[in-house]
Amino acid sequence: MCFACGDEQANGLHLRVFAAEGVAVTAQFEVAAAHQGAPGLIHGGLLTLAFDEVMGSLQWMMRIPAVTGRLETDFLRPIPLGRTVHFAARCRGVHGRKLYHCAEGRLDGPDGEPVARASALFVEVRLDHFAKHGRAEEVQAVLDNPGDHRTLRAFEVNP
Ligand SMILES: CCCCCCCC(=O)SCCNC(=O)CCNC(=O)[C@H](O)C(C)(C)COP(=O)(O)OP(=O)(O)OC[C@H]1O[C@@H](n2cnc3c(N)ncnc32)[C@H](O)[C@@H]1OP(=O)(O)O
Repeated sequence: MCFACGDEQANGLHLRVFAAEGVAVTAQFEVAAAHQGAPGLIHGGLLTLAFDEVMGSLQWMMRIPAVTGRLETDFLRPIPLGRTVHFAARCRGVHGRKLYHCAEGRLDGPDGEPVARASALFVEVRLDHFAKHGRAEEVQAVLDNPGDHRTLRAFEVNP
């Protein structure tokens, strides 16, 4: 039940991620009232969360389990509630266990005004990273129904 992409999260971001050309994805995020920071504006931390999720999705395409080691966001323009942020993210390169990603967000359309940029270092981990560090009941739920999790993370191509 991921806060960024899970349907069951009432106030979550409900992000949908799509495969793009090359090692790249796109996604959209409708900024709801629950995502407010300053009056009428998105909370910057939630925008960073969206970048984390979108760039993190690249690992499913690359089939490399990885976690966020470092994430930097440039907030270029204020983003009002009720608008949609369109994201595009891609892998810039891989060095050993380190995956270097970058992303940008544009307002109301893929060619809209650029409102934010981010770059991140993800670090490849063994799958037992999640089993070892996660709370037992959630880990067990995934182990009991691995197919559900895989389906959730499948990409829609040319929807
Ligand atoms: C679809 C799914 C979407 C998911 C999106 C959300 C993803 C997330 O938010 S994951 C949750 C947040 N992240 C975490 O919890 C990670 C917590 N941190 C860790 O577990 C560890 O620090 C971990 C795994 C990143 C690295 O630890 P470890 O495996 O011991 O590797 P370590 O040897 O320290 O580092 C490996 C390399 O990465 C580099 N590195 C690690 N962290 C950083 C960092 N913060 N900045 C720069 N470089 C770093 C190291 O310098 C090293 O480089 P080199 O190979 O050149 O020596």
